[in-house]
Amino acid sequence: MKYTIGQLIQIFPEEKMETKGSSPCPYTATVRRNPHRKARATPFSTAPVSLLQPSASPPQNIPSFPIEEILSMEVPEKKLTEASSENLKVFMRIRTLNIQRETLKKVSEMKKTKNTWPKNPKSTNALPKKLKKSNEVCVTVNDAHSVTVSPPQSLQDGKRIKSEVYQGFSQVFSSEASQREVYEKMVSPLVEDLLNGRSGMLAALGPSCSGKTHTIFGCGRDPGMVPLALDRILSQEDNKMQSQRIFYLSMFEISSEKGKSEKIFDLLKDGADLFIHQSSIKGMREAILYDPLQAESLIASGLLKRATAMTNSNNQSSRSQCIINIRCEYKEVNGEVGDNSNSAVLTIVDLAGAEREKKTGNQGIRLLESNFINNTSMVFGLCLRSLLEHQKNPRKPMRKHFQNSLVMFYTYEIIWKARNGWLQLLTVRPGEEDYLDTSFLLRQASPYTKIKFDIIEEHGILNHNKRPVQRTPSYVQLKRMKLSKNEDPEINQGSDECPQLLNKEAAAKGMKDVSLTDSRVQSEEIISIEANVGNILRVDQVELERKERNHHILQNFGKALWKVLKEYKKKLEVAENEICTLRNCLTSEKSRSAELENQLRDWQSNCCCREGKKSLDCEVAENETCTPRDHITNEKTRFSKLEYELRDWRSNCSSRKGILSEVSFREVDEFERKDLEDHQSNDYNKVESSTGDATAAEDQENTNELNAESPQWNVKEPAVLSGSCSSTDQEYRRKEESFGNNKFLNPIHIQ
Ligand SMILES: Nc1ncnc2c1ncn2[C@@H]1O[C@H](COP(=O)(O)OP(=O)(O)OP(=O)(O)O)[C@@H](O)[C@H]1O
Repeated sequence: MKYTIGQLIQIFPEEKMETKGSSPCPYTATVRRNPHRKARATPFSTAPVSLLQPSASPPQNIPSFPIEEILSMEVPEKKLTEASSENLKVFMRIRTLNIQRETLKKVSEMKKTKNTWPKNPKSTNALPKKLKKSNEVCVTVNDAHSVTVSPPQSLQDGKRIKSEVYQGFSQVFSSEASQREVYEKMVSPLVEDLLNGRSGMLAALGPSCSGKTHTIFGCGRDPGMVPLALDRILSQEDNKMQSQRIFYLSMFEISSEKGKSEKIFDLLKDGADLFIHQSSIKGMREAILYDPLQAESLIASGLLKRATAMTNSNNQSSRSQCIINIRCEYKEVNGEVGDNSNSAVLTIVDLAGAEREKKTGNQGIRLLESNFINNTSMVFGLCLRSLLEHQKNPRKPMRKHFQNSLVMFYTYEIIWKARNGWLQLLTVRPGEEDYLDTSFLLRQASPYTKIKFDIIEEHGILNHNKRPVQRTPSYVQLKRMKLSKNEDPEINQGSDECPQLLNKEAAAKGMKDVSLTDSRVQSEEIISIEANVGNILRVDQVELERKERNHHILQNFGKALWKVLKEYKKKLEVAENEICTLRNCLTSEKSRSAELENQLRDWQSNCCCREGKKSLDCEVAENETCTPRDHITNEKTRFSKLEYELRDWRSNCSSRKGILSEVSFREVDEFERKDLEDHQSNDYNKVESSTGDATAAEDQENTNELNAESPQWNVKEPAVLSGSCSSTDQEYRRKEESFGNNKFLNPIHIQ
């Protein structure tokens, strides 16, 4: 099947656009051999639009959602984490072994010489033997934060007990550590906190005769934590600061009453029984502190009143829990002392040491005391354990153990007040015979290092809010305070008696005489206040609630943000998956298009090969089996060849154009005819052959071109003109037509 250019252009109109310079043929009939086809999509665009949409922007250019960056932003969370990482600080002090020996020796000597109580022949006889035997220590310091407790040889042989390592202590003080060193590392930060308006608490726990009282109070030559703290607090006070704040001291003990109940005894001044009402101590007195010496004398007098007794393990064993409060209060602008809202308290608790009946040899009332002491130690341990358990599982009750002992009931509020300023001191005896006590204490207390304040605090306050303790409103308490100041006649009497009493007591103990000036003596007064502690705690509670609220708001905000980020992350993952799918699609489409291109190239090369061998007409005939696209390609090639020939012919004829533009075509015909006559040539075919078909075709083309360039020229249909033409003209036209047919162009005649 043969196709003319016009036919092919009609069949593939989109291809027609590519054949630039070829004018449409308005005079040929449009024969649509095949139904109109849509333009075939280019290989790259064959993929569905929806799929190809994202490929508009390369996937690698899509910036990833900065989730890491957002999550790494630590605005309030970092602060919370830092605060929550604050653990209970547990210190450990090992007392000197030699002192222990000396103490035990002293006790045994005293019992031999004096008719001292208790008389327990078994235990007294046993002591000297043990003293001779034991030279080993059961506790060795590994580093500043850990110790190893090794069982004595006798226990190792029989029971297969192994050494235990306890670590995580804030600081381990060896038996060589001095009081000053302990103070600097342990109590000094608390004192500085107090001076800066923050509360704190130190509690000493350990078996009897392990050095708790010694560490807390010390002795005249070797002052302990309390005297050193008071010295720091009061000696550093310059005049300016003194005029701004006042320090108060309160000291009381909690002991057993015939082994049945607990009683609170005020150790300041004349001493009086106190009682706890709604977590506040009624009738407790506070002494205003002026200088270290006066403070020391107050402490000394308080210690003299403290319940102590001689046991087989300690010649002056504490029989009560002693609590000391050093309170700092800021004065108001007008010089008056304000309420307790701006006061800070440093609480120091010296617990009585747990005892073993075997060692102490206690009997009767001492045994009852011993039971009370051991019970308090046990409750103390249980309270700390409950904090730990509550921290792990908030459903577990926290407060119940705190109600089993008065000292713990009192310290419960102080714990929340002191919060991060709560230090726990463990004192141990290093002797071989003390292995069981030491091991028991460390096993019980070493988990305390994991207690975190903020977690407990949060839950503690929440629980507290569920069942709020009924308290007296602060303004009522203030009123009571004022009334008690003015009305209590005991205060004034007491203030007069106090220095004499102190001097007497100090003289009796061989301590340094307290030389107080008269003015100081007069001004020294011990103020009775009601519900003092409760009032302080209430104000702190409000502040805590406010902080807790802020904390919750921030926490909720953080949670919401976290949720949003999670959602975004999910969306991002979905989008990334989609991108991956699209990438795969794109790759497959590219490979497919490459295949198609290769195929096309193969076809084209096949066609070109054939084209070289055969003529154009034959090629069309032979390529019937080819696709219409191949036909177009072939036709394009042919057409370009023809165009090239035409361009050559035009360039040859360009010189003639000037002449032809001036004269009419009829004149040209006549001129040619005359020329023919002059050469007496009748055979037109001969003339044509001599001049060549090409010349005639060139002339014709030239004429056509001129005609196209000059639209005013008349162009008529050959059918209309055929009648009026001469025979020579007709022949000439026939030649032109034959030339036109050769070129696949429609004949155009010029009149
Ligand atoms: N580190 C030490 N340096 C010098 N002496 C010490 C040390 N530790 C304790 N002592 C002495 O040991 C004796 C007993 O100490 P202390 O009374 O402090 O023990 P305790 O743990 O308070 O006992 P308890 O619980 O029975 O009251 C005291 O005479 C004390 O002076």
